[in-house]
Amino acid sequence: MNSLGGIRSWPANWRSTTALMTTTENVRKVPQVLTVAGSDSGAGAGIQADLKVCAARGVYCASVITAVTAQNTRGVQSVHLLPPEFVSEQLKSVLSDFEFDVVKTGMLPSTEIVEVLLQNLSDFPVRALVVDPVMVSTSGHVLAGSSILSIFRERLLPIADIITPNVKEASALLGGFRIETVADMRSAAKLLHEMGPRFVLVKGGDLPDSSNSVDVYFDGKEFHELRSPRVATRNTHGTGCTLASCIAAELAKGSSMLSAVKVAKRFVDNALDYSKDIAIGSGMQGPFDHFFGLKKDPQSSRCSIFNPDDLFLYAVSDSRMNRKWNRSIVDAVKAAIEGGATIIQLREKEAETREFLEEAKACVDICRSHGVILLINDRIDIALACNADGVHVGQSDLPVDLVRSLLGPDKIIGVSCKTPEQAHQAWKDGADYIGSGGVFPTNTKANNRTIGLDGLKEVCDASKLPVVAIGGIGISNAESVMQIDAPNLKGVAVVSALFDQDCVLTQAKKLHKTLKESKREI
Ligand SMILES: Nc1ncnc2c1ncn2[C@@H]1O[C@H](COP(=O)(O)OP(=O)(O)OP(=O)(O)O)[C@@H](O)[C@H]1O
Ligand SMILES: Cc1ncc(CO)c(N)n1
Ligand SMILES: [Mg+2]
Repeated sequence: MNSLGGIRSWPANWRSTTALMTTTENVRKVPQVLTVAGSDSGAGAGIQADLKVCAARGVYCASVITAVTAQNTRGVQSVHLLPPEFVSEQLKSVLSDFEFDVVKTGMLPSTEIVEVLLQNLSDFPVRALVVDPVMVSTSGHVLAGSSILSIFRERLLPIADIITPNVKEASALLGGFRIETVADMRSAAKLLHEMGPRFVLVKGGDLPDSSNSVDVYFDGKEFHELRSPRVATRNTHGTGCTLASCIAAELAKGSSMLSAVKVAKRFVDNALDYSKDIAIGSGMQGPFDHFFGLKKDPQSSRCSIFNPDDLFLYAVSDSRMNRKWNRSIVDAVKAAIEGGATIIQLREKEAETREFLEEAKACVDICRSHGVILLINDRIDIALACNADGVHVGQSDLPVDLVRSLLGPDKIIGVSCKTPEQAHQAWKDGADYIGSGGVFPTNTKANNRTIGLDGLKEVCDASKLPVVAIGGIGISNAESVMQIDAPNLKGVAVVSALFDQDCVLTQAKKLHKTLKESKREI
């Protein structure tokens, strides 16, 4: 297992497709997931959701069906369990043939079905197991009764890499533990972790009275609260299956667990937002659109895997400063992340392309394992070659609409804007956020016009996109920036305040604390 929290390494008896590639020419490895779940005739949840998510995330998905439900947007009318022997036939069939990176389980409606699953997983080991302990549909119908609780607790959970119960399921697994607050979710996650899974995600979609939709992630040491504003919509049927399948898909592509979970949360959030007004079926719980990312609408970039809150502490690397302090770019990035940086931009004006690419690849690995976004300044070629999360471009770099067509809908694009007109254009062209400044004078960028706090406020007011402030910002003035009264100002970007310093880690921690405190005061 990767010490930074990556998924576990391949077992010795794992037949690697990479090995196959060396013997067969023109073979391309495709990440593969197997879902073991129930069919939803309404196709919003279950197997059907899993297949759609994996397709949307570029991963192949095979399906073993455990039960067939008669289900629509009004609820579940009937459930038909498949015989365990036949579930086993399906499992053997695909596990003996395909080379799955990840197995994801959904509805496992009987002890016997869990037994055959466990037997097949021991016969055919896989790299990671995602367990969504489905028990009750959002409409309240029981999909797996309490008889499965003991085999879940004693045998399935201990071999899971991650479990993703909703609050009701977490409570049932813990023998009726009351979960009414985020603090209760944290306690539940900790207790569930003691049952053996490597990671726990307690989903808060059904937590009463919350304006945010909060999920609690626990890795055995640290908690992360993943928050997003609750989308006001009836179309939430299948959010749980979607989240777990997206985690499985991202793991299959090689993400670390935290990274996979963050991407999955954004994916659900974006899908709900994109589909909030669609009308399918006449009941209370409609399905949503998993393929929002493919829509040609120029605003579809809005739906990329990007959380504006990640702009909070935005660290921009600078090779000159790293040289001065005798640090590698990788060490600088590591320290910034450990100190609380939420997004990294590599800005290398002088490096040779090949050298920059190698450094960028190493930084991508570090960022992925910490669930932190990595952007490349200006160099679309490097961003593509190292599979960064996106790019940041200036007004004299390639135009944003062209960058979008080169990078596709999933990548994040940021653009520097000094004026309301530029901010409007960035939005029209499909950017995800804007960087605005220089707010204060800075030595990092020569001949850069300073716009001041007033200029920043003007740009924020005009911008439909989230904004990160940049230029001469540090611990002493970050608070004044965060308090300009602009709800779309999500954070500050810094260069010297972190990297032209003796200890990057200490400065990052201090700045993070300052930002947190100034946010609280707003
Ligand atoms: N209205 C909403 N707005 C934003 N996010 C939501 C909303 N409802 C659910 N989510 C998110 O969807 C994911 C699934 O959570 P949820 O608690 O709904 O799971 P679930 O009950 O297992 O889902 P289902 O049974 O409908 O498949 C979580 O990340 C949760 O935060
Ligand atoms: C088949 C199936 N699996 C899972 C869920 C949970 O949403 C559902 N409603 N139906
Ligand atoms: Mg729900």
